[in-house]
Amino acid sequence: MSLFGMLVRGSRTLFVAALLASLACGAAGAALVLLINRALYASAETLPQWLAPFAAAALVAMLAQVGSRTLFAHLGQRALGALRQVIARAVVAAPTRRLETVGRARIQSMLTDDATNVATFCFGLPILVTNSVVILGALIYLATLSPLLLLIAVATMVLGSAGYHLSQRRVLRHLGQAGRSQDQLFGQFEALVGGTKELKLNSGKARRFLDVVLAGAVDAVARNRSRGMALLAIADGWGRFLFMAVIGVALFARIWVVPEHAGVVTGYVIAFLYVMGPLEGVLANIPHLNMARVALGRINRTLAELAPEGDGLPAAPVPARSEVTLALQGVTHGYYHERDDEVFTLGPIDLTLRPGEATFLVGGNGCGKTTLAKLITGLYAAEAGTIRVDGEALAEPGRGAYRQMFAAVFSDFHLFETLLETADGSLDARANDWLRKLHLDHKVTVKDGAFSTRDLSQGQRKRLALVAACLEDRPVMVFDEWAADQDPLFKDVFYRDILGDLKAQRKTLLVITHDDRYFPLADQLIKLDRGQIVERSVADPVEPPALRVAAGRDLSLSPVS
Ligand SMILES: Nc1ncnc2c1ncn2[C@@H]1O[C@H](COP(=O)(O)OP(=O)(O)OP(=O)(O)O)[C@@H](O)[C@H]1O
Repeated sequence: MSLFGMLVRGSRTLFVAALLASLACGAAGAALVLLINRALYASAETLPQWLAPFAAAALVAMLAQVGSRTLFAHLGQRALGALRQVIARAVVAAPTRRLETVGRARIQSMLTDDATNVATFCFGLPILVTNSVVILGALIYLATLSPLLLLIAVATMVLGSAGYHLSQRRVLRHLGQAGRSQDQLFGQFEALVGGTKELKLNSGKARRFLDVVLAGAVDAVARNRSRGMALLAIADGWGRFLFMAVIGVALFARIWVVPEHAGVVTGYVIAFLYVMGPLEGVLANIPHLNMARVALGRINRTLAELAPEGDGLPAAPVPARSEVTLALQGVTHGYYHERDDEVFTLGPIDLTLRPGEATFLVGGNGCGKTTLAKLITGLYAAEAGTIRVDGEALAEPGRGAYRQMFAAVFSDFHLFETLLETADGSLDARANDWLRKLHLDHKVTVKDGAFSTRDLSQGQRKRLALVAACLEDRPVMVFDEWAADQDPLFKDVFYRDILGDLKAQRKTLLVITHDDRYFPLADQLIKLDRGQIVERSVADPVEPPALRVAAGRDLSLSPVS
């Protein structure tokens, strides 16, 4: 993706119109330089003939400027919107593991600061184009006045831009560093918003966070940006100094170089002074151009890191299955922990999940339950082994479609404002039915697919997430410690009624839980320890609630009252 491509994307005609308007504005500006000079030296009789061209050029300059700025502002907004869409789609299509590695802060900073920097450049583009044309026009005019003076002017501009080029690499390095610091700053913003309660309860902690952690992150961004800007300011000052030097040469050339052409020198100085404004416009926009280049470079690199390998969203809707048997054979997944140079390995796992059955996945913190759930749901790719769907081995490129078989409530679930389901006329009724089952009908209603409120307790919000998952009506459902923050009464409703209902609907259920009181309700109980299945029990087919040990040691089960 290039800056130019971002602007032109989907609106070539508009871009050409904006460019033409900028060129017209620049040409009218250059014509004004010529006309002012002609009018200045015109005799009283010839002066009126310059009035109409002057007025016309001024009018064209004004109209073209309004047109080009409006069109480029529109293009800039469109480019910003398109860029954010591209990033959002890449995020949704990216493999979960890559998203976790890239981190939320970098994605946030890409969607906000980086995207805005790219758009800011779009607003500055008409100024760059228009002013460049004015400068070019003025140079042509200077050539007609005196080729020697033009040569001096061009040599000055080359020297001036050499200053920019020399500082460019260091400027880009500082701006790139500022971008990386900005990712860390966004991480601290998240901590600030998410940790307000902890900070309010401990003023010492709040001060250290504000004065050391946050201030450090703010400083790092400011320091790098300031260094970049200071280098640009030096290059800018150098350019301006050379500009004045040229005017000085022209003024004093009257004495040495072209003593007999005082009028030429005056015209030259006036043209040069007129060009000063456009030149400042160009110089002022160069930092934006640099920041946009750095921002777009960061966006491109992050998108490349996120790029899916045939694992994106399925293009077409995936045909629904009513019931599914999943079998994992020798499936593994590892996390490399750089700091300790250690790998946490889950598996190899052999496991079968059947329709109408609830498999409880249990074990201590950090033993790999959520990782296994992410593998089963296709959020993580298996590094080894096979997953079979109704006996058929899953091919890696089919993982996007495979994931569509699942509805899940993870422990770090997100509750969207609306259900995001296709409205079929019965959606609200079905949703309100579930709200009744989950004892939430007195608090929340669903109208036009949207919850009336999400301002609820954590346990109640989790119930809403369960409503959303059940409405998806997928053949496999995963609950990651769903009942952990439910009251004892509702735990009972969940394990007995809701799971019972879903089993009766022939759903394949995976329930991650620490509620040992309800273990005997499982049809299959799997215990993990350090990434390995250490115990496995299955329900007695004659007396379903009781579990018998299928492998390994017996699980300590408390009776269900
Ligand atoms: N995003 C991650 N990056 C690196 N390592 C991770 C990541 N998530 C988990 N791990 C590692 O994998 C191990 C298993 O984590 P997992 O979340 O699967 O455990 P869990 O059994 O679900 O724990 P809990 O009961 O606390 O939710 C952890 O001990 C940790 O070392």
